Amino acid sequence: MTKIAVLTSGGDAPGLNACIRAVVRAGHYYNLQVIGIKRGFKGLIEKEFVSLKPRDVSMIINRGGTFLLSAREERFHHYEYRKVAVENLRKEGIDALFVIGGNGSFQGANLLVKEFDFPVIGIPKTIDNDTYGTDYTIGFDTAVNNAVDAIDKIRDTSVSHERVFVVEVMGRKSGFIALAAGIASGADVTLIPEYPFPMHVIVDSILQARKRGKRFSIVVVAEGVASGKEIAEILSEKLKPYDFGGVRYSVLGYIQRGGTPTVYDRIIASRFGVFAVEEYINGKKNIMVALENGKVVSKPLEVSFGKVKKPDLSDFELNNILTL
Ligand SMILES: Nc1ncnc2c1ncn2[C@@H]1O[C@H](COP(=O)(O)OP(=O)(O)O)[C@@H](O)[C@H]1O
Ligand SMILES: O=P(O)(O)OC[C@H]1O[C@](O)(COP(=O)(O)O)[C@@H](O)[C@@H]1O
Ligand SMILES: [Mg+2]
Repeated sequence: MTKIAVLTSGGDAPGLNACIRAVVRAGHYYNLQVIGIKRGFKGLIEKEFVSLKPRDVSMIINRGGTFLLSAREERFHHYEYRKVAVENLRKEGIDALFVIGGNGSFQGANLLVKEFDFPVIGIPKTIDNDTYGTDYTIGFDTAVNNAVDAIDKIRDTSVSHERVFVVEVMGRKSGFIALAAGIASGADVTLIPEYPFPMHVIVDSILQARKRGKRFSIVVVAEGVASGKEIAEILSEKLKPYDFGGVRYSVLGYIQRGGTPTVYDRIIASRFGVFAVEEYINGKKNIMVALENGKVVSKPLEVSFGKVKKPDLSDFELNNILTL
């Protein structure tokens, strides 16, 4: 009987459980044995393998996090540990490894193909949505919804005290969350690492808005640009001459990454998981599944490397129009 293994790697993202469930159930539907690997590549090195049957993934579609646990594992950067990982997979009789991960995990997985000819299938997840080659990664929709929920609440204080609020959202290298949250929450200014602009432009936007009669301002900043604290301090200094209600900041942090996955994330995670298994059944390997123009497709895993996925510039401009 063919045996597949599944793991989650890198930062957790809402919808991972729904995806594991889909891989396990589709695997059994197509008469495959399914093994779960705990703690991502760490569990691969330490052989933390568990058998997964359809009933083992009951009651998890609605849960955030990953019941298989996740990790960032430094040792996987070294050949000797990747060798141990593949030996463990082969000893267990595993025929293919399904990696639910981001761009980093895909690079690690691809080395198993290159160095040991071990078949892998990548399923893209990350709240950052920055994996090249797919329009969408599991977890992004929930993260943006979480951020917007929080900004809606912050706006109450911002309006009541006529204050400037800086809200720091996640995205170490990427502005997808910031941009989407900025549009959906009506932020005055959105700062993202992909399209930087100088501080005086931000100050100007706030001043112009006040001139137009707007008495509060929300600035959304991706953590990859600067911390909310830093931006708030600079704004505080620059806006001193004006009679504003002060500048405050909030760091949304990990609340963005947790909690119940949205319907969209559950459905995409389910589609990705089932499609990944079906592609494998049909003889494909060393691929990633991806969303492209609303359709789930597969492409070579390597497509995701070496290129940076950038937010649409038109979305960035849209935000400027909407702040009028
Ligand atoms: N270039 C690489 N070579 C080997 N393993 C890697 C590489 N990049 C990442 N990994 C492995 O994948 C794990 C997750 O990567 P990371 O970039 O943190 O998350 P994500 O997959 O979500 O982007 C790392 O902790 C490491 O074990
Ligand atoms: O969990 P950590 O190590 O603090 O990582 C924080 C980073 O992880 C993320 O939440 C998501 O990263 P990945 O999904 O690529 O692993 C980033 O937005 C954030 O910068
Ligand atoms: Mg990443």
